[in-house]
Amino acid sequence: MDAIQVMNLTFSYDGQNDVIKDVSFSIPKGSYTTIIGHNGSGKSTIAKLLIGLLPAKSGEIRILGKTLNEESVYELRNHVGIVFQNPDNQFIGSTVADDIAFGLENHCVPQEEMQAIIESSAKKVGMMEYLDSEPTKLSGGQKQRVAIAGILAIEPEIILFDESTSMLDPQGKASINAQIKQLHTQKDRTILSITHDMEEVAQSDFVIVLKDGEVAMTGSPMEIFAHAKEMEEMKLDIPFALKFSKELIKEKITDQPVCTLEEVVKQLCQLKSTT
Ligand SMILES: Nc1ncnc2c1ncn2[C@@H]1O[C@H](COP(=O)(O)OP(=O)(O)OP(=O)(O)O)[C@@H](O)[C@H]1O
Repeated sequence: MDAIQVMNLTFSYDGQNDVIKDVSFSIPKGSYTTIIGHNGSGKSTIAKLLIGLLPAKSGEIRILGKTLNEESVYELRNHVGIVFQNPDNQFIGSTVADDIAFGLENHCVPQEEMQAIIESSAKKVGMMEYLDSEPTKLSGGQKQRVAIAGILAIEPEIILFDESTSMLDPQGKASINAQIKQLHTQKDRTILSITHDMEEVAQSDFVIVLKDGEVAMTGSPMEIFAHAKEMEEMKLDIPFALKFSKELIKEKITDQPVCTLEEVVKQLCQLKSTT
């Protein structure tokens, strides 16, 4: 079954100019999909449509097979967790621990299990020593970490990340991406991540490229990155590992392009063992 189905979705903020234009895509359950696109291509608008924060002008969204509408929206939100780029409006608790606890209470997690879950999710995002801090007094990156901890604690079936690691330093980003990947592989959660981070895109199963409110391309990361000209026209980069891999091919060291560092290392290790 598909976790998310978007069919001929159109949306306009002012009732006249469509910023999402007849968009259709399906996201299989348990997959890790990334959405990329230039600034203003409609990525965040799609995220808001998917959780019913904005009403579609036409078209249909199905979450876990159920049509998203005014009646189903609250029930469906129990299955979908979202972390926004700017989590300021998402905090409810007066401390980091309270905030994570609030999500757990909403999901009816027994009181006696809460403390352990709060601590383990805060630890995963490197925020253990901030459990008693006020979320509003944290830095942008720390706020993003707390918002992600809230999601890691609940582990909803579908998780939407809207540029939710954009304020993290490179190491923080890599470590959170590893946590997200783990949630996907070990817990079989469906991940949909809006991102500018091409290293993250390389790690995903499937990529949707938006251009001016339309789906410009879909495919595996390698299929998308193969469209170098279109990517450049949309001002989208390719991952460092793929650039490196292309240099290795130019130097006739390897012959297959790959887009993650792990794959480059694997190729080089295989070469070493055969020489
Ligand atoms: N609240 C709003 N009111 C009116 N227009 C809006 C609003 N929010 C976004 N837009 C417009 O809708 C279009 C899509 O914006 P959106 O924020 O979805 O793009 P995005 O791909 O997420 O961009 P970015 O990468 O810069 O975050 C843009 O043309 C933007 O100007």
